Amino acid sequence: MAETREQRILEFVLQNAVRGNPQSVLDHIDKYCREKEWAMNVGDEKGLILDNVLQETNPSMVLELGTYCGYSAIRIARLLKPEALLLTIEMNPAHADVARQMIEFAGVKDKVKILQNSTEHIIPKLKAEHGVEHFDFVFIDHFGNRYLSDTKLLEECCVLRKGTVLLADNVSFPNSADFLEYIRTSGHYDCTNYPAHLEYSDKPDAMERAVYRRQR
Ligand SMILES: O=C(NCCCCCn1ccnc1)c1cc(-c2ccc(F)cc2)cc(O)c1O
Ligand SMILES: [Mg+2]
Repeated sequence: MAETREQRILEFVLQNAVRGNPQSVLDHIDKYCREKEWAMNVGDEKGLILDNVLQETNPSMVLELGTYCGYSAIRIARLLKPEALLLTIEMNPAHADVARQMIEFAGVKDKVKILQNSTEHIIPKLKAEHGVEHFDFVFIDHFGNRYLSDTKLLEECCVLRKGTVLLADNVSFPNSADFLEYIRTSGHYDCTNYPAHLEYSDKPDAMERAVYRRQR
């Protein structure tokens, strides 16, 4: 029996899902986390909202804050066009290690680059060290109390452009209230709220789309 929940999820996928098939990996993570052990993947209901907003955007460069086991990275990567790339930031080394194996098993490792450090450490280095010009799409799914500071950091580091789409998970929870207030009142974003439920649960949750207006 693997010692951490994340390792048990990975083990279930490696033993039951179809290698190289991203949908099979997503379905097995959802099955395990619904039937055996809850985990904080974006899940199937909110995952469909992510799919739809992502496909409307048709991005070339995507950033994710909070990789966890790689569920949303696989969800995003499976929909990216041939030359498109996803950079995903995870500060927890054990989670990053599980995600790396999950992403590789799903067959999408050529489209995903995992950066293992804190967001505030990496975001200022994206242009100089990772050749980023701008992101077309940013999925925000890390600590709610960092959503606002990291959004402002992305603005200051000039990696957003007019039309960049931010999509934030878990905005129904109190710890992202300052972020919601800012994107809805700053005048720099056009916002849309998507009511949903917490992954694998009937508790209310929501996602918020924020399209960056200011010329960069
Ligand atoms: O904490 C979450 N995510 C951040 C994980 C750590 C990010 C680490 N990191 C990566 C980069 N920089 C920092 C999260 C929590 C919950 C939740 C909801 C209800 C509940 F009762 C328990 C938990 C649901 C989610 O959907 C979540 O995403
Ligand atoms: Mg989340």
